[in-house]
Amino acid sequence: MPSALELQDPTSAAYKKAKRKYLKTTKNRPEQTDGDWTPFRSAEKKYKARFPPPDLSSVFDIAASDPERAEEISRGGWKGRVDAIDHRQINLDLGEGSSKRAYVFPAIPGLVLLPSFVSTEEQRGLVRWSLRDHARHPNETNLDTHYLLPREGLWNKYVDSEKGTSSEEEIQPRASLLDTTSLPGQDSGPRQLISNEPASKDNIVPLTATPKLPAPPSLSVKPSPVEAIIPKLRWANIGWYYHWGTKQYDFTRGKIEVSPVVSNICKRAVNAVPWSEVHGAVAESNDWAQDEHWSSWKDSYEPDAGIVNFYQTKDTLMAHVDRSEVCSTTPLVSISLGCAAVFLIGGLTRDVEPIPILLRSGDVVIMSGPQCRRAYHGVPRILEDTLPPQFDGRKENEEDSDWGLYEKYMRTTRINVNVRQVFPKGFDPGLGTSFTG
Ligand SMILES: O=C(O)CCC(=O)C(=O)O
Ligand SMILES: [Fe+2]
Repeated sequence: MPSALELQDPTSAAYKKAKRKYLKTTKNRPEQTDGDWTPFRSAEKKYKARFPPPDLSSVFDIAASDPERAEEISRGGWKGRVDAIDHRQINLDLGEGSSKRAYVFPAIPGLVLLPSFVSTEEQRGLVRWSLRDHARHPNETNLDTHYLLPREGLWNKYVDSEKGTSSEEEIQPRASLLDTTSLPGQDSGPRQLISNEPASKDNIVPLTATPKLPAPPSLSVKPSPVEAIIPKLRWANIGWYYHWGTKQYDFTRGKIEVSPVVSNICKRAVNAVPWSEVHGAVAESNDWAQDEHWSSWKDSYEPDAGIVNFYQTKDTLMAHVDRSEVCSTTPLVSISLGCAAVFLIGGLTRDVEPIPILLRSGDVVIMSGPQCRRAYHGVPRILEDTLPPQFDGRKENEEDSDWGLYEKYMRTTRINVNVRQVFPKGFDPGLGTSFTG
């Protein structure tokens, strides 16, 4: 595989080879015009492009001005610009006299970028937590639909099989439990229409009553060795269970407590932001819910749901709005780990031109307030060869010796821990659910 650096150098042999391949594969494609694309779609296409590699000079990259991140940036050669997007610096208050910088963007009031907010130790801890402790029962992952995952968790099984301490059994398809002779064809049933109506206090009871059937397991999945399944891990649920078929939370399944490993970092971030400087300077809109006002977040912010996203370098996340939470202005806290990515965020429709931000390991993004929390956003590109130095090798005194497996996995991975608040603190949705956390 040619490196990202080689592919960015038009004089390299790898670049010329990629160009020949690109010309050959695109030769008979009809000429495309971008006239019909929304501004959001055009931006996605620009950053997704494999050849020629996208120019990142319009991407906001605050690390580009930080000498401490010079080595990190040199890896992969991907670099944006500090002056690419209009921004304003604010100071975070971390208590005990310590402070850090954060950035806000006049184009998207309520968006806050906290670069390198998570320490390098915490980043390694969160990677371990995501894979070893979190992406397993009782938390749901994308793989549960199609595979019968080991009770000890897929990652732990992988580590044991690499260490030679477990037998190399294959992971069985979930469909092997079914009597397939009586199953209708998978595509033949009526499709459930998804209204994807934004959640609110007024419709939460009818939304909860919508039937939420489990997705059918694929019939074409074959038994596979554990190491072949690991790269297919795409998400693991946090807190309230999310039902992808209806794009609604399934409150009938109860709630798993958000791990303090994650919620403490999120609370630290929310408490450090001087919110009056973020939202106080913008004309007050009527879209703020009374009990979700920024002036009360120090007391009222309490995450109860979310997702851990696992991206391989070819994965993307299409433009979307997260609107299944009743809280529509409370902070959503998003932590980036591992490889860097281009993050796009625009407005309430795809017609608003998004701003591109380069997110690197340890960066935190907060989406808050009526103009940002329900803005379209997505991740069109994970940047190859960008694993930063803090993930290299095993650290002295590290709790166990298996870091090498995490490092190997992270070379081609970005993890995003995306944490939300569904209900205002103290709000009783009247669901009569049992709490399992
Ligand atoms: O990966 C990211 O930075 C964003 C993820 C996201 O938007 C989501 O999980 O809803
Ligand atoms: Fe999102």
